[in-house]
Amino acid sequence: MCGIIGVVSATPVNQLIYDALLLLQHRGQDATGIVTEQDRKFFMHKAKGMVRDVFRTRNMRALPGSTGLGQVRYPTAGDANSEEEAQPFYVNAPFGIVLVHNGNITNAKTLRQELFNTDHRHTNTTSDTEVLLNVLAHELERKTAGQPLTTEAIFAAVRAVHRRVRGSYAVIAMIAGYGMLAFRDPHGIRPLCLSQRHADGGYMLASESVALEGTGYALARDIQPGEAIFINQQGEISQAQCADQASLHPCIFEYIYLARPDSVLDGISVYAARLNMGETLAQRVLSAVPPKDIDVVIPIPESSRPSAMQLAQLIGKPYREGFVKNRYVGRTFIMPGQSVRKKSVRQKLNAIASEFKGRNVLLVDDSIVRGTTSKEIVQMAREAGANKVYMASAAPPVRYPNVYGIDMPTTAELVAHGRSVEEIRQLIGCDALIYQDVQAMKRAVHALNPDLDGFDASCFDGQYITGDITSESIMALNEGRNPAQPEVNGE
Ligand SMILES: N[C@@H]1O[C@H](COP(=O)(O)O)[C@@H](O)[C@H]1O
Ligand SMILES: N[C@@H](CCC(=O)O)C(=O)O
Ligand SMILES: O=P(O)(O)OP(=O)(O)O
Ligand SMILES: [Mg+2]
Repeated sequence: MCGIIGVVSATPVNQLIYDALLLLQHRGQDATGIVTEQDRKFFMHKAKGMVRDVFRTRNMRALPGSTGLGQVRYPTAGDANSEEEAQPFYVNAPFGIVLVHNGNITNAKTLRQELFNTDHRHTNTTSDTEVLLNVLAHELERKTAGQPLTTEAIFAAVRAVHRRVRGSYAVIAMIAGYGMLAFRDPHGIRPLCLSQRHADGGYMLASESVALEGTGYALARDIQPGEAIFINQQGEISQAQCADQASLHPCIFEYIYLARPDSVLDGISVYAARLNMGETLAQRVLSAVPPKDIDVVIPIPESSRPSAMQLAQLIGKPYREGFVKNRYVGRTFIMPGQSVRKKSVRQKLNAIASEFKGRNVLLVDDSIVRGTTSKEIVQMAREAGANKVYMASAAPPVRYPNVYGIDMPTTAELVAHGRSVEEIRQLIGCDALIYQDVQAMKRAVHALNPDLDGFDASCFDGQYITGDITSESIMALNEGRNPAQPEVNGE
């Protein structure tokens, strides 16, 4: 999962892209980059680190031009430590193309071989994004065949990309001297939205609506699954459906955890989705623990707050802030490597002892994945003097690896894999453990936009929406990952 931005404007875009990236920082903390274009020349700065650290004044000054792209990276393929694999990626032919990508290409290994053997293209990293860019470049080359670029040729190239590439991809690219291209995979797994035309005639594309709103742009619509948009340098926009078969199945984990609650993705408010999940979770809590045995409901900040709040109201118990989050520590789940994630939970959260002392507390988190957070916070609640510690998760047990851009690639690391809820409860050390139900979760979110065809909820139900995922392909995807996987759960 990453955050991506694209802007076509009439005025310089460097500061605007920086501001938009800051609003997407929660989608990726490992690396960031911006590329701008002026007079057919690209200017790029990318490095490992957060937005505020990577772009100094001198770097910003070196990003002229009124069109540009930006990315914040949460690595899900290749080498998380490599500066080279930070985005944007660049190829010099045809025309010169730069590209940013959110998602995960599941047939990258096969495509890399095809690129070398048949297309005679060289890739120099283990990044799946570099593979995707080279497939696009190759198809653009074929569709133009030495002629000037037309919108029809661009859409034909995207059509060919959809036929060759598997997995999840929300993409924004710039073609030097021509304009900006954006497209979304045929299932719309990762989000991408388009702004209304700005007063200066420009447009912004972004992973989440919060990036538009926060920079003075208004949300127009989501890019449809399989659809491509091209905005030329005059600000004229064209669009086409480029997938043979498209269906809208966004990743449900966006609503559970990944996206900001103030974003609206595919017509669904993330905040409203979290409230609804809290509502259905409340019913499960009531059937598992008698209400008289619960004194307070305490969220695990940040992402669980709306669900916990709604749950507390429905079971008629006070909602209290028992853990304070250190605002200077980033999101722990998207940090690379288990040891840093484990250490960061204690750095990030501290208990207010008076909220726990002698009470029966119901802790609510948005999800339990490796069990890193819940194990620590149950212990912290006990250390703070809690009487009984119950734990509820607004998402169902995560039992299957994710291959579409959430970094949980192996079953071995998932606390719920191969364990019953009772076994997980013992491992986490709480007095009762209540999980959301898979169908109830889907219904709760779907109710907010019945036009959706469904969700990719593969990490909960093992149904991979692209239909081509096997245990062998999952193993192949993990080859060459750095930090190396698997990391064993519950330890
Ligand atoms: N997904 C996010 O990371 C935590 C659960 O993961 P884990 O600590 O069980 O791996 C939760 O706090 C949630 O916000
Ligand atoms: N797979 C790409 C994009 C990350 C993502 O969006 O999941 C990378 O690792 O850089
Ligand atoms: O819940 P959050 O958003 O605070 O993130 P994390 O749990 O990954 O620290
Ligand atoms: Mg959390």
